[in-house]
Amino acid sequence: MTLENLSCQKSFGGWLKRYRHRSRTLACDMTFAVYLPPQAEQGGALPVLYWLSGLTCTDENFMQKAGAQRVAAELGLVIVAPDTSPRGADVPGDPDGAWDFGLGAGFYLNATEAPWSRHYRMHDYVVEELPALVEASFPVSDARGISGHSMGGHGALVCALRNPGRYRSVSAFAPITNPMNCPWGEKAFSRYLGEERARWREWDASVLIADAKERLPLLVDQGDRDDFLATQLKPEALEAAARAAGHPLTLRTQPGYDHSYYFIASFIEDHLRHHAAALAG
Ligand SMILES: N[C@@H](CCC(=O)N[C@@H](CSC=O)C(=O)NCC(=O)O)C(=O)O
Repeated sequence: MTLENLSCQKSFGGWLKRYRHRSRTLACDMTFAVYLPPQAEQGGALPVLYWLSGLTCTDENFMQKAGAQRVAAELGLVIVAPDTSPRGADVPGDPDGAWDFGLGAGFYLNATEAPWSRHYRMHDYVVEELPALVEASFPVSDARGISGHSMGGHGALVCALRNPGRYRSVSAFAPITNPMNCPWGEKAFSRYLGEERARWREWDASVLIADAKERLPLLVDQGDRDDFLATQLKPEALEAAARAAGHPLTLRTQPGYDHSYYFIASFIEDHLRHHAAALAG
């Protein structure tokens, strides 16, 4: 596996780097960002937090806007941010050029329907191929946490719920909680997975939680001034599903906050400390 370094910036004593590589899973070139705290130069293997961004994002949004590097440097936490979909000239996007499907909107699932199924396999990329690459290339351990925002917050929940033992910690900011029952999810799932709604259930966090094989505690922050709250995100669906399943959920409603990275930047420190504590064990 060859990694091509695209950029390198010193940040809080560590290094923010971007890489391109050929993805077998996605059948295209992919770019990801990694923050290596200062402890990465001292030997030893560090825990890793995988961050999944939301609709329209690339690997760059989180690293540029969340302000995570200072605390990650203090905690000795590596952060890896992949892109949000496959990319490239032969990767199909939304036929209408919309921003909520296709490029930048891979929904962290494995598509089953043509033409999407050839490239749109972000679940396997994020859960398997990327960690294998990261663990072979950087001084990291197999202590993995996962977090994300909106589409990526849901992706983090689903990656953890579908893969018991793979992650030691999980959290989300303003996640889509029940994509089977919101416009973003219905549009994406009907195309990526086909019209048969029964097949959508294996990619919906509020459904998966009922039969989860592992009860990893969920930390979720949600702003109450989020424009997408009532129509797309519906935290009450996750809350009800967690309660019914007896799954530990800390759902914090943050007054006055919207859906933006200003919200994420306000609470990222709490999430990083939550992950670092779990990953240290
Ligand atoms: N059309 C708008 C809205 C897109 C948007 O709000 N994207 C969010 C994620 S939404 C759910 O997955 C986002 O993170 N945007 C990037 C950012 O840096 O804020 C648009 O194109 O901005």
